[in-house]
Amino acid sequence: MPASSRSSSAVADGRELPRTLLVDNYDSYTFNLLQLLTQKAKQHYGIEDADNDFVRQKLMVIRNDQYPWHVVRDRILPHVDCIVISPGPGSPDRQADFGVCTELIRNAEQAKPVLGVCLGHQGIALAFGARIRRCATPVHGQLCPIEILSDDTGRPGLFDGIESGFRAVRYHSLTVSDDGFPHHELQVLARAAGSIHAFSEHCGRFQVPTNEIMALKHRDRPLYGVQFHPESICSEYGARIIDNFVAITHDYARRSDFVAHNSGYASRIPPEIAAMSLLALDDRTWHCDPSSPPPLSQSSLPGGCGRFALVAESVDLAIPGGMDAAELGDQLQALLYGNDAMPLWLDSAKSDTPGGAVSIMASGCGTATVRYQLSGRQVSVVAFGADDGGCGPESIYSARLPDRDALGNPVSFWTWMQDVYDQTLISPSDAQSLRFQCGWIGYFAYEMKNECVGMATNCEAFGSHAGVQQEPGQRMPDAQLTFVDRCVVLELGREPPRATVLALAAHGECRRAAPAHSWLASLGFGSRSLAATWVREQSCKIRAWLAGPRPAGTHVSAHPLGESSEQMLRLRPVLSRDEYLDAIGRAKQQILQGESYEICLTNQFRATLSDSQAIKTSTQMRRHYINMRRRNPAPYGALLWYSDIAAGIASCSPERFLSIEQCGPDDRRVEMKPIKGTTRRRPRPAIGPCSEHTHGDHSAVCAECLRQWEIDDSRRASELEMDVKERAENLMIVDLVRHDLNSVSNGNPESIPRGVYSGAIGYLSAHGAADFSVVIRTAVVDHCGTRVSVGAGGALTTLSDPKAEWAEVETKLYTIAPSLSPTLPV
Ligand SMILES: C=C(O[C@@H]1C=C(C(=O)O)C=C[C@H]1O)C(=O)O
Ligand SMILES: NC(=O)CC[C@H](N)C(=O)O
Repeated sequence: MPASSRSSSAVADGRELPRTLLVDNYDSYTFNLLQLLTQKAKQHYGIEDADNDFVRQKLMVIRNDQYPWHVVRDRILPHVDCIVISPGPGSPDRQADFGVCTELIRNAEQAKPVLGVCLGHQGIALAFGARIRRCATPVHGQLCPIEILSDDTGRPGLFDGIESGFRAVRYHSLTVSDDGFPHHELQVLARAAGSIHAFSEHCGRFQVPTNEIMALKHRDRPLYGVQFHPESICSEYGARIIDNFVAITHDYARRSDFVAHNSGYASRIPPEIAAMSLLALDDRTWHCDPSSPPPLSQSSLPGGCGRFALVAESVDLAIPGGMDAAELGDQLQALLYGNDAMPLWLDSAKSDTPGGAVSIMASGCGTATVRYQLSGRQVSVVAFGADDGGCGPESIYSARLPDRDALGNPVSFWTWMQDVYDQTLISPSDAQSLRFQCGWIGYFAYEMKNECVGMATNCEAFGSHAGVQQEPGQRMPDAQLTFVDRCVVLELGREPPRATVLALAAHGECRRAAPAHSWLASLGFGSRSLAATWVREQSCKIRAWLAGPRPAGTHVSAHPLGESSEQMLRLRPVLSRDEYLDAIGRAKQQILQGESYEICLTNQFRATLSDSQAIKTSTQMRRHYINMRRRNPAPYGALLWYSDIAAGIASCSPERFLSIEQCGPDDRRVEMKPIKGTTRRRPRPAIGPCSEHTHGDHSAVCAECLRQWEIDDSRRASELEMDVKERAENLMIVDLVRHDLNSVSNGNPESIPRGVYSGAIGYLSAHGAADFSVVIRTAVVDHCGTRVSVGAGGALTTLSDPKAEWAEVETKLYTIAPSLSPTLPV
């Protein structure tokens, strides 16, 4: 039965789910609470699949400052039955942190059941005279037993059916004080038990007992607070607590004359009110202007018929003896693009990549690259000539993005690019079973997050004084995406490995030019036969190479970045060790004040290259990349070179940012796979004789050395796995990613301007899939080939030991620039 046809008193008799207002205090976990509430709704009505319309009739989400209090009170509150107040940064006594939540709690006339989580819980306590103080030991991402105190009222309670001692995750620096607690108005329902981990620079890690207030309720009004996070992935009984809150709401509705007083009471939120919810915004139009009404969507996904059609041919590759899969990728890329002026290579140099290693080889020559500069909102499209014609650039489009489109919708680079991307989709009937099928290859710099959530670039936080800002003009664009209309995709995970040559031809029936982006009409192969010819030529080249004699070994000599004598790159930290340690101190201070759960602090290491050292060509850049890749083969390798600005990226990232897989016409799988916790590994023993174990074979690894190395390696792995700080960091990032996937991705919670480092590199395939890595372990060349920058950093919590954090930065740097930290112990 649709929710709308239920009887108006259904809430009171328990058959109907209450309509819930979730107030977001700008927290990283709010959408995990929404997920709990949505799951409850789906279970209740037996709805399996996401039904957004249904959810929007039952749940609405607003930001704490989205509407003035009188609007919330007069327009929204009459249409909801209960309120959930989210966690959040800061303190509930600050209007800027808590917004309308204070009034929502105090509002006695229109009293509705309230569940406050963490900041929300603290806000309830504060409203009735309790004091909020700093915790003696802040707790972020630790599981803690919760002791339930008796609450025997004979009516539904928040912890009904839950055993005392259940374990829940805590993320807080502030707490409700026992000193001066207003026992006449509020009742403590639960306390922390056991002990938690702490860190001090004098004592290192240690454990302290904990017994802070973990839950409370108002004695007369239906106001409940929990200090822990029921929505965390590791909390027990999260769903049960929500069930109990629903039962409390039903009970309240039954006992009060609430239903009678709400004439016209209906079981769903009316559409005009639901339109005020954040859920009414979709990801195309997600923006950060809380005062304006939700914009209209103008989705323009093409129906079935794409502008381009795909032509493809596959070649099975027998791996030549003595060559591993990664080397095969290197050689094939050298064969096809080794002398290319603008190589674009997304390279799985490690065959255990989730989903099977795939290398994508393409060029920016003979096609167009979209560039975006955040400052000035400038989009430009540059077309490059074919490689043999010198690959000369020509500007074919340039515009400042308007703030709004003709319909009044906000315009961002994302909405602009979405329109362009939609016009390059291929017909589903053309799609192959390949992860990349032509499309767009490039990167988004870290600051592109400002383009989605409207955050100001936070240059001040931790170290702009030390020169973190960059000079305009010379630096890399904030985003570059090259339209790849021809490429070779190498699937290394297959047996035998397979290379597929792909090209986009103009689609016969759908040739009309799109008015907004007529420049797209000039791209791709004009006809299927031209595309087919190119595909054939490339396949023949690969077959001939397989059949013919190949040069032994690889074709480039080793000059590891920063290590070679000819190419002595003196990378210098932007923040010195002492400055970085200070910045760690300031970051930890922010966490102690309740402003953040976890901060990913980063530093940059830079070298200015003299004219003779400058990296001016793709060949030079390729050499650096190959050396990095040899030292540190990674699932997400990348080599991108932009010849006209002599700028490029060499990346050996181990970390997936986000992938979208097309599983069926309406079935897409989204994955984020963050890494937290990094440790140094000893190098794997090399092939050859070993003096220690009288192993003299030149063609094998010493078995004893290998055995010892394996033991050492798994010891390091399990130490990392069991470490309480690393586990907390992981838990936090998992909860954060769940929140992001439940809403829209809002970037990671880090805060220094970083450029390409910490951004994302990857592809948007023409069949609707995407895969992006997190840009770490990466060298960026800009300033016309005269500057190299490498970023490195790590996640910080209150358990972080500053010196260990600096060592972690050195470890990360060492993987790509070994000369910097030659004294590091192995
Ligand atoms: C910031 C970096 O890494 C981030 C932090 C990590 C950590 O704390 O272990 C691991 C991977 C990254 O998401 C970096 O490597 O520079
Ligand atoms: N998770 C939260 O809501 C945290 C609340 C508050 N900022 C604190 O640190 O205690």
